[in-house]
Amino acid sequence: MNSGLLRKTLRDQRRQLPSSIQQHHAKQALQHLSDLLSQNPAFQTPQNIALFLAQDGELETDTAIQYLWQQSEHHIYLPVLETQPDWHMGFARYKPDSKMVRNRFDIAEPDVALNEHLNGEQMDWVFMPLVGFDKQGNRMGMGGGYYDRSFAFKLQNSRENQTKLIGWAHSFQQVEQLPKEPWDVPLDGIITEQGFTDFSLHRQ
Ligand SMILES: Nc1nc2c(c(=O)[nH]1)N(C=O)[C@@H](CNc1ccc(C(=O)N[C@@H](CCC(=O)O)C(=O)O)cc1)CN2
Ligand SMILES: Nc1ncnc2c1ncn2[C@@H]1O[C@H](COP(=O)(O)OP(=O)(O)OP(=O)(O)O)[C@@H](O)[C@H]1O
Repeated sequence: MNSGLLRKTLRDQRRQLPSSIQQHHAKQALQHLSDLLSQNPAFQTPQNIALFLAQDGELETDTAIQYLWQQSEHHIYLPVLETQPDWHMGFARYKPDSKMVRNRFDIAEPDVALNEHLNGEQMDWVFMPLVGFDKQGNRMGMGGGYYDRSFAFKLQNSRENQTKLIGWAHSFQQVEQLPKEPWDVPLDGIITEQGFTDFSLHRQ
């Protein structure tokens, strides 16, 4: 299957998920997230955590965001689309009382001035939306290249930087193998309703 058709097939499947199953998955995924925060020594306590607002059948993030807001040691961020110097994402602080605006894809973003946006390197953990993933941690997104451009620094100095990229998805979004492009930034781990997988253990 070519990657355009694979993307469409996976998106159709994601969108058709009944909301009862969606909610069940989100609840289980949150349990794995809270276990990861309390147990995993390889993943130090993150201060800055980026999530996203789910759309189009993506694994819900609302309850996870509510949970993290209650843990006062974390600051929560959402991606905001920026166009200079290229099309990439900045990250804006997200609080319960944030004023929101809709971006070009009709996804809500915090209405925060450009000079207050942080960049990807300033995030400790980033939960990533995705269309598909494989067991090596390769990710297929919506095809805009936003995450790849925003985290391209990971391909240069992966040993020094601390930013952990963690997929947040339904387990049925896993496929046997995704084609790997030179610009693709792999995931360090993934959380699905079935648990947390640490890809960095299996990679040089
Ligand atoms: N929830 C969520 N937020 C996210 C992403 C995402 O994948 N999920 N992104 C990850 O990169 C960025 C936005 N990237 C996107 C890239 C393409 C389309 C897209 O093709 N959407 C429509 C077309 C809508 C239009 O053109 O107006 C589509 O459903 O076909 C959407 C988001 C930032 N925020
Ligand atoms: N680091 C980069 N520098 C220049 N162009 C890039 C870079 N990363 C991605 N691109 C461009 O973005 C396009 C889309 O990439 P890709 O299909 O991997 O996106 P995606 O990861 O599925 O999307 P998204 O991250 O928005 O969910 C590619 O065709 C490529 O031209």
